[in-house]
Amino acid sequence: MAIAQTILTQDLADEIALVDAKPDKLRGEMLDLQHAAAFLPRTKITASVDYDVTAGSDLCIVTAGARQNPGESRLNLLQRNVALFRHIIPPLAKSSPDSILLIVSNPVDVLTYVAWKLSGFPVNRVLGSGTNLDSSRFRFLIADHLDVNAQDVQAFIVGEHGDSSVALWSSISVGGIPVLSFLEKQQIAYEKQTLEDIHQTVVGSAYEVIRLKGYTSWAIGYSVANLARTILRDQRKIHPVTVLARGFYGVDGGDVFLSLPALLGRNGVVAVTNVHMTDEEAEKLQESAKTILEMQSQLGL
Ligand SMILES: NC(=O)C1=CN([C@@H]2O[C@H](COP(=O)(O)OP(=O)(O)OC[C@H]3O[C@@H](n4cnc5c(N)ncnc54)[C@H](O)[C@@H]3O)[C@@H](O)[C@H]2O)C=CC1
Ligand SMILES: CC(=O)C(=O)O
Repeated sequence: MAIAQTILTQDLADEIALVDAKPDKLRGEMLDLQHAAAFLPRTKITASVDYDVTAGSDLCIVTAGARQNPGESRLNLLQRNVALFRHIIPPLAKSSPDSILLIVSNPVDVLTYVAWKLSGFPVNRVLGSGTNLDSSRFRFLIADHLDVNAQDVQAFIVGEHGDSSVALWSSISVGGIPVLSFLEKQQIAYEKQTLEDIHQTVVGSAYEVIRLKGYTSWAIGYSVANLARTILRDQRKIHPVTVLARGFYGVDGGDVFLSLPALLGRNGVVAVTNVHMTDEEAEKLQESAKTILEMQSQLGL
């Protein structure tokens, strides 16, 4: 609902169709959004437990499924949410055979692979929200540390949207200035531990919010609306999102999906981009890929 409401307020769609398994909750959410019509751009809002309501969609955003209990890892949700995806993805893909599938449910990387398999869509039309959110958390923390605007911080978290994610310190820049080489040139001391602590705070972010308020919502709402804008408006912007990563940065061993900076547009994933990565960062990415592949191999898809 946070994603739907952010898309509405940002005037990104002519029509939004909501689907859920609980008809009363669904109708309640639909009416509550419709009642804001006088304050919003004109958007048709429909809802049904039947996937026919989504027919002919340009973009299908999948958020259904179990969420983490406090302290629970995302990967722990896998079996429950794969079972749901077997019911959700085939009718969704059948109703909108030309759409782009954007997966948000967790564990998002493995479920993006599952959605790709179950939909039969070409790989450019199936992606996951991945570390677009983690990278925003990362940029917020760096910006806070340096007391600058997060929009001026270019920084990527890649790999799993989860505990094995990788922070690409070597490519961070602020206002176009590479941060680490800037600090080194100015002989400003920085502790490797400070950098590690910032990454660990990113990894712990969702756990902390879930412990405090039970779930995460606003940041993922903005993160996915940001992806929807790039896709629906063909903005060809680069986002760290879950894509098929086989063959990039030494990732091999199978069809693994994880986050890499990718150029997005109206056709979905246009290209995976070539960012600078040190050998150590690439090794950590390959380790992250192994973690995801291990989970995928248990699925028999
Ligand atoms: N990738 C990311 O960064 C984020 C992912 N998530 C994930 O999104 C998922 C949903 O989280 P919340 O919205 O907080 O949970 P929620 O419990 O508020 O919503 C889940 C919805 O899925 C619906 N649902 C269950 N089975 C269904 C089915 N077969 N067909 C249609 N709808 C069905 C439920 O009725 C419920 O309304 C979780 O897996 C969570 O971990 C949440 C936040 C961020
Ligand atoms: C729940 C989740 O995956 C997040 O907020 O990062």
